[in-house]
Amino acid sequence: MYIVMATPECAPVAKAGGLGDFVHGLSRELASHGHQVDIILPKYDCLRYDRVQDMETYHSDLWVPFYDRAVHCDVERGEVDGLQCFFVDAHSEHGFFNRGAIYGDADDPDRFTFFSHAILSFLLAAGKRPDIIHCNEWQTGLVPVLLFERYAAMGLDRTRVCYSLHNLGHQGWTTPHVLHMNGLDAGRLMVPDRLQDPGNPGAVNLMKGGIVFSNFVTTVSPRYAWEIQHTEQGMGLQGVLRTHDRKFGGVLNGIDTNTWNPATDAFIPVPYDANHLADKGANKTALRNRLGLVDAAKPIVAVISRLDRQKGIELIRHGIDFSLEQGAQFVLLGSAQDPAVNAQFWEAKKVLQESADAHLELGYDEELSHLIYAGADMILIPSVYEPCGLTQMIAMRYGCVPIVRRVGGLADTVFDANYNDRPFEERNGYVFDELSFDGLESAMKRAIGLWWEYPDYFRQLRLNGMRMDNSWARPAQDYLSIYEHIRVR
Ligand SMILES: Nc1ncnc2c1ncn2[C@@H]1O[C@H](COP(=O)(O)OP(=O)(O)O[C@H]2O[C@H](CO)[C@@H](O)[C@H](O)[C@H]2O)[C@@H](O)[C@H]1O
Repeated sequence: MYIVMATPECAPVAKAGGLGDFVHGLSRELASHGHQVDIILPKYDCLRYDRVQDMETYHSDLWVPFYDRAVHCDVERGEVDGLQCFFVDAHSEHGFFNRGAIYGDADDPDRFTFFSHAILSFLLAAGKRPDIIHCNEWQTGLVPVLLFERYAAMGLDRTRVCYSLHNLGHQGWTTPHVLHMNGLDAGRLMVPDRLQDPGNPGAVNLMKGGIVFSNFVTTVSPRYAWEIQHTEQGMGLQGVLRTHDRKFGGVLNGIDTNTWNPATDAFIPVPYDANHLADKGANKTALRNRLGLVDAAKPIVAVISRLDRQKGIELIRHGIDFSLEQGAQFVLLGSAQDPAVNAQFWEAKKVLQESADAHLELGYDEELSHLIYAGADMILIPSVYEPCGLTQMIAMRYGCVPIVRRVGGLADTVFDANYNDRPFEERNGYVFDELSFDGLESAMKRAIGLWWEYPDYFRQLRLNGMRMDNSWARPAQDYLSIYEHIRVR
């Protein structure tokens, strides 16, 4: 099968969070089964060019419609971890992809609907006729709309769209100008059963457009699929998702087990696996040395996260104090887009400046994240909502025990050590329900207490997590079944 991944992110070249991992991991698994996978993403100025091999111009005469004119683009081809990637380089006066960051500008709806349009123009012009375009997030929500409204009639009539929702907190709310910009008929599309936002009749909702016009819609865990249809986690799209229930389902994400493998990880000083768990200790020492923490007989609690409201910022901050109170050390690697949240964490960092037991690293650092997974004993994920969550799965692979709130994909992957009807070998972490300091403390206390008092039992929990299969093997089969189900034969 020929599959095109339409995406604003792909690890490790353009990654702001879990979407980058999703595209990279799923694509590699699909390609390993012999399918042709092309990834199309913007040619950002902030791409990790050092991770792209053999970049060369592939198509130099692409003209993408933009209001009543067209913008000239080049498409470069390069390889990322053996995956074929196409990078759209737009030569417009807006510098759409030259902003020093992937997201965060007021004109993001213009930037990414332009990108969506460029994907279809490129496929058409380059004679590519994929069976499936797999779109992701609101940034590519306009692809199925443009395909249905315009590009099917121009030659892409055999292409079908699978659309994945990774986070309903960002739906691409904007004004109808993006429809004019892309040559679409606002009169036809700004109606309740098409792109009109359910809560604001004057607004375009790009994610809703993606849901309505795609052949199949997925989200990244079964539990989140239920939550967004039946609770306020749908953030206004509950009704739309229920209407389209017959083409909607949850597929639990996997992780790329080559990238995230403590036995072969080039970013950690001492490799280890479940049979050599004692070697994890040397990585703990290396982590302490790197971050200036004292080397003492204490557990390390870690957070690796985008510092977004979604992730439970207040509980993360409380987790710092509570870890120290319980005699543990605390390490945070976090990046905040919101200046207020950023300032809050810089303040906390200043307060902890002299501490030999806590370190906050503010920013994005892929290499350091590997060392933290390898060196820490526990990872804290107190999310307000969590579509899937990859950090708990990565942490478990590194023998780091997750402490999570029971929401979304966290509920589907972490099973409490004490309160669970599963057999012991399937229990792998600590879970709490209530979004409160008490809720958080109840789980942290049990986890840290176990580390201090029952080290053998704690070791067993680590091993249970390390032995779980969270690879892409099964989810990739689920996606292939979906592609088979919708493709034109
Ligand atoms: N400061 C930092 N430095 C280095 N690395 C960092 C980092 N902060 C985060 N990371 C890394 O980014 C990834 C985060 O993955 P998540 O799935 O937890 O989050 P995210 O909310 O971005 O993704 C959204 O999409 C994914 C994919 O579908 C869903 O799992 C998730 O629930 C949804 O919110 C992990 O690989 C983590 O190691």
